[in-house]
Amino acid sequence: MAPIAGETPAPGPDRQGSEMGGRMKTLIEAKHLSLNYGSKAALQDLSFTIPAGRVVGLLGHNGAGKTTLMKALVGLKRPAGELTVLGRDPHARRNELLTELCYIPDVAVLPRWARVSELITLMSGLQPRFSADRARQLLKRTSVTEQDKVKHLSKGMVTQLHLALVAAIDAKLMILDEPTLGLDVMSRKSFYEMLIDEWCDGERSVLISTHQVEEVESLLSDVMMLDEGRLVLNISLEEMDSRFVALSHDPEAADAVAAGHPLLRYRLQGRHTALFDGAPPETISHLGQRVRPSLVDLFMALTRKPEIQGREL
Ligand SMILES: Nc1ncnc2c1ncn2[C@@H]1O[C@H](COP(=O)(O)OP(=O)(O)OP(=O)(O)O)[C@@H](O)[C@H]1O
Repeated sequence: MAPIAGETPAPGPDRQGSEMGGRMKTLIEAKHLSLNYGSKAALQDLSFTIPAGRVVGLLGHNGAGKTTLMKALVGLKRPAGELTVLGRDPHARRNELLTELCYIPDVAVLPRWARVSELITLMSGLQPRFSADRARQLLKRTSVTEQDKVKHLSKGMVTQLHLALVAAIDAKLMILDEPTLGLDVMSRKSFYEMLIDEWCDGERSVLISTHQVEEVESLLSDVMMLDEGRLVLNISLEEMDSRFVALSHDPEAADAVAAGHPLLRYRLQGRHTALFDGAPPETISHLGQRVRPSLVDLFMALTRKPEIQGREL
């Protein structure tokens, strides 16, 4: 599918990387990134920037390339193209980069034998920007205590502990690969609350990959959508609201609306709805009511297989 938003960031000071005190505030700059696993193209010509102070959702179906992109950003994979993370080539200067970047991979594990207090000591020795006091303060938001052993904690508690340890690092960028996988709704909610309340300060940026599209919509400032290794949308939520329009209409208008080539036709609260990139054509805009498309609607529209797009309801 052809990218519907340019692969270069949309205009606007934030997407271009603002300048403050003479220093560019772009945290990630990627130009034409591509990466293959054998004959499989996992990333295909991605270009984007992530400025300071953003909470960016990385969305995509299974196998879309999210983990591969995150691994490239933290220097674990070396894609073709140009990539700068916090001013460095992440692969060549990985150790240095990791002092300013927090990363929780999708298969993150904490040593099961360890006590929480021992992990705090370990982190203090390993990570120069880690604050043990800050970690203890963050743990107070959770039901985990310093005396607990990791092996006695539930999955949700381990994830909270992991975030408390990582958020106690005074970094500029946090990369989270499906951090709430396997957690119940309450644990997911408290994870994101802690992240936003305790770590995001308007200068730091977070990149989160997730399949919980509905849940993260209210947290995000920006969204990047990957489809089979391609960046099909890179947009702020504000721009999304002004650019995409959905038209809710009576069933009798279905044929006329379909002739206006919507991106997606679906049902919203039982009503026939059609999603357009931009204003619906004038010839049909009177046939229904404009409604705000959700991120999920947009995600469905842009990442569905072409053969089922525009399918009859
Ligand atoms: N080590 C590997 N060797 C070969 N192919 C791989 C490897 N890792 C990933 N792939 C393939 O690359 C593509 C992208 O995988 P990736 O794990 O980045 O996707 P993802 O979006 O993170 O998926 P998920 O949501 O399921 O975690 C997939 O087709 C996957 O099968």
